[in-house]
Amino acid sequence: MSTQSSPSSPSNKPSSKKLKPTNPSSLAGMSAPPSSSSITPHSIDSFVVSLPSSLRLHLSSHFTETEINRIQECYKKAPELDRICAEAVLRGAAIFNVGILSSNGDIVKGSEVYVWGDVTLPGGAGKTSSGKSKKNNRGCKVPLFQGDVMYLGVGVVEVDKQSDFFRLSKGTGVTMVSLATGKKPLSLNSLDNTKWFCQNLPSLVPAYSLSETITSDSTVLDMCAAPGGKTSHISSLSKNCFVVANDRSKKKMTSVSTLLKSQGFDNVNCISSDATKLCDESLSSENVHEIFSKSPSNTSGLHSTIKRLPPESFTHILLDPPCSALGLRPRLHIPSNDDVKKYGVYQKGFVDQAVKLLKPGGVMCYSTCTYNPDENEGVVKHVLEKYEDMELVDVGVELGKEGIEWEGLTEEDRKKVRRFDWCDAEEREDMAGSSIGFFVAKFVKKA
Ligand SMILES: C[S@@+](CC[C@H](N)C(=O)[O-])C[C@H]1O[C@@H](n2cnc3c(N)ncnc32)[C@H](O)[C@@H]1O
Repeated sequence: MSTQSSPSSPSNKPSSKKLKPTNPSSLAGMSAPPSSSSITPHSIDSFVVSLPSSLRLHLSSHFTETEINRIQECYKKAPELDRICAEAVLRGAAIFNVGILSSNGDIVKGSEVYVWGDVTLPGGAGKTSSGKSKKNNRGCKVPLFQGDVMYLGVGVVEVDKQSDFFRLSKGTGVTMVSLATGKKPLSLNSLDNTKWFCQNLPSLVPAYSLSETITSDSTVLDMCAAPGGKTSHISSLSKNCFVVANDRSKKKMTSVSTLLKSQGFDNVNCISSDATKLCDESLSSENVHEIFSKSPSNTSGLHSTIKRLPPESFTHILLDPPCSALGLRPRLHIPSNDDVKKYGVYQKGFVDQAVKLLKPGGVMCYSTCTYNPDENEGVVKHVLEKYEDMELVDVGVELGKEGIEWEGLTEEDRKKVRRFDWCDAEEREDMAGSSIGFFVAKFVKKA
């Protein structure tokens, strides 16, 4: 037998040592019951084929007969998405046909479907029961609900028939109407991206901070630019300066060039090169404007003959290199520790090039979308130890928090960087902290 006493009774108050809330809102959350419960059938196949009468009876006290049939019908029609598509859907994206790996049932335009995400592999494509990559077998009949799948929510079919999911390489296959997370999907698909660019709040900090000292005479390099979010932000804040945007992927850079032109930023010069080899110290420090005017852009909008650039060419550099992206949310796959460890080393190669390409007196902003300190504070420490002429300066934006203690980074230096860490309960209380995990540091090369 159990007794229940009033929670407000002082004698029953839990001792503060035993239950110490990290913040008031988490205690409020702990004292409320969950807003939903789940039941899991032991075999989903039998659930789809025939709803057991006991369950039907139970559901009938909550739903009408029509609603129960609809639930069952929805399970019968179930597209399964690759992981990257599934993550985008949880952020409110529509489902493009190319993201659909498989589907069962009688799919017709306008029908409601239950959408599932395959969360097996980093690249997104799970494996079929025969062990083959599903991505390569897109559209083939694979048993649903096998391996690691996750229920995403209810959608409405936009194509005429099921085979169109796999036949069409473009277009929307399913539009989500409700998400399993309970959040209303915020779809930004119809936003005109010639006028808007959808970015998380912390991602705005690097370009904002860098642009503080950009003038029309500045030469700005965005070393890893695709898909172009930060390049377009720099350009919108400082339209008249000379900008070079680079990404190793030619395909991605062609899209960036098209996007920037559509946004009216004609001052951006696009190249596609490996940023870890971008600086060629044998080239004389020629005026960077001249280098670009001598080799005009091709039909894809790229200055394709320019692969390397002379040292000390830029007054401002934005370095947003590839990272472990642990801060991106939602993430349905967490990379292994070994994979994560490699990034801190890889990023130092980008930083070394940035330092060479920066003019004395120039400014460099370094950012990542991860909270892994090896890729953040560790890289800052690397720059300060290796380059006497590089000085860490305040990012100058009142968002996020100071850096963490790592590899002996001093308290003074930790205060200069900005860290956004949504794993930190306190951080989650403010809008920037509850966004994605992110990190920004700013350096000046002494003149
Ligand atoms: C974090 S993303 C950049 C995001 C971009 N700054 C933005 O705000 O839209 C990293 C980019 O680095 C590119 N990348 C990866 N390795 C590279 C390399 N060796 N040289 C240049 N770019 C590289 C990837 O193609 C990817 O587009």
